[in-house]
Amino acid sequence: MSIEWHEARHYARKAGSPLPEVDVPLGEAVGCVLAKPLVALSPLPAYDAAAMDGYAVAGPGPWRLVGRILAGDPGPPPPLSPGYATEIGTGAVVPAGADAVLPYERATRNSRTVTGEFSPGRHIRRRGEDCPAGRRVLDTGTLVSPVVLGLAAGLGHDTLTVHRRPRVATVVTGAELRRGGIPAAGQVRDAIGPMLPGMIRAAGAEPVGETMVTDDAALLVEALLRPDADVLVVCGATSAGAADHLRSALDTLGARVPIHGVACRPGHPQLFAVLPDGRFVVGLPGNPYAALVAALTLVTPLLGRLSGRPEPPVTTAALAGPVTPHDRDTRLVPVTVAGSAALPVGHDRPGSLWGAAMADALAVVPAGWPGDEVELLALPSGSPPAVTVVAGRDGRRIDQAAGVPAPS
Ligand SMILES: Nc1nc2c(c(=O)[nH]1)N[C@H]1C(S)=C(S)[C@@H](COP(=O)(O)OP(=O)(O)OC[C@H]3O[C@@H](n4cnc5c(N)ncnc54)[C@H](O)[C@@H]3O)O[C@H]1N2
Ligand code: MOO
Repeated sequence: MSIEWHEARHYARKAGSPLPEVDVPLGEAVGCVLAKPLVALSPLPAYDAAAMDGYAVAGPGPWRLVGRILAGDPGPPPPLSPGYATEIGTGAVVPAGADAVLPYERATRNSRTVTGEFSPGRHIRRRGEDCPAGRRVLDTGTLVSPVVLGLAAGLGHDTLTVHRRPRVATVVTGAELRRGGIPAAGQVRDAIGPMLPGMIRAAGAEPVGETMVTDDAALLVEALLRPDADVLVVCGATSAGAADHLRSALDTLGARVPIHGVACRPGHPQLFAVLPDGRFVVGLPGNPYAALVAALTLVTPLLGRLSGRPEPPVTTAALAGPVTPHDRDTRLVPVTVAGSAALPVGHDRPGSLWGAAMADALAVVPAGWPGDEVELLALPSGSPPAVTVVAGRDGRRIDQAAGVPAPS
């Protein structure tokens, strides 16, 4: 008995709860969700800073020029008395007593004297003017993007309190599968195993390993015993054939199987189960495009919920082109999207990822679709996290982003 496609997604989304909060180094937090509001630990800017390269001036001009202050100079600079100016670089600490910073292009310098027009306070970024210390800047539930990371670092954070990433183990089944090279007759290149880790990461979770098993019930039971995973994703073996052992393995383990069969094309024989200890198992059909559809139907919503992500907004487009709805099931059709229009790209047989690989999204075409508007299902995009090493002016390391390994 199949469950309706939207209902299946909704079920997967509601089956779990956000995982407990953990403190993680900034470098590991991208893609996680804040479990506590982000509060400014330090004011921004942290000190009165020059906003331009030029001269800090005190009192009315002309000013007698003394010294030079650059960003990163140790200790507070000596105070500036009226009638004096000091050369200053953008970002440097403005000395006590300074009334303004006069940019080079607005100043006239004659040997040891500077003249020019200024208004009080000009080109000085006052301590805390962008954000005072203690201010709540982002709420619980915010997705940690690279930009959030930059903001958090600027406000003095080394770690962030986020929901723990769900750990996902994958199990690839099939005696016919090959992991490399050109498959001979009767062999098939595994196209799902390489696709899953990126999808798991894109959903905010952490892949913790993959097991390949032949079509053997005992091996499958063993693979499902992995205690370190919150979620197990199994591909293949979901159907009713003599070599399809997922259902019997789940029965052996005493799992509850609330979903076995979703009314969608492709991806019909997908499965959602809960083991007695609370770990989730999602079964993806062996046909690669069907597996992708099933992963977007059950895995992505489940992982989104466990990692604390808010439900993504529904986006729609007007579907053009020759699409025939199925009489009972929801069809998932790879499309390119331009503005508010979606166009099918074809090549969407259950065994082929070609169409989905060229697509921007999958169009959700319900049974009896009257034409025009469709919901769009986002496809995961690939963007590995960047690693940055921070170096000083002379090339020496002055700081190291949390979680980034020291350069060797
Ligand atoms: N009597 C029925 N037979 C089938 C039904 C059905 O309802 N009644 N459904 C069909 C549909 S639809 C699908 S989809 C498949 C799902 O089968 P399984 O999940 O049991 O998968 P397998 O039988 O192991 O493989 C199906 C197909 O996919 C190839 N495959 C498997 N794994 C991979 C992989 N990692 N990478 C690439 N290709 C893979 C495999 O070689 C088979 O060709 O069941 C239908 N049968
Ligand atoms: O539903 Mo199957 O997943 O069409 O190949």
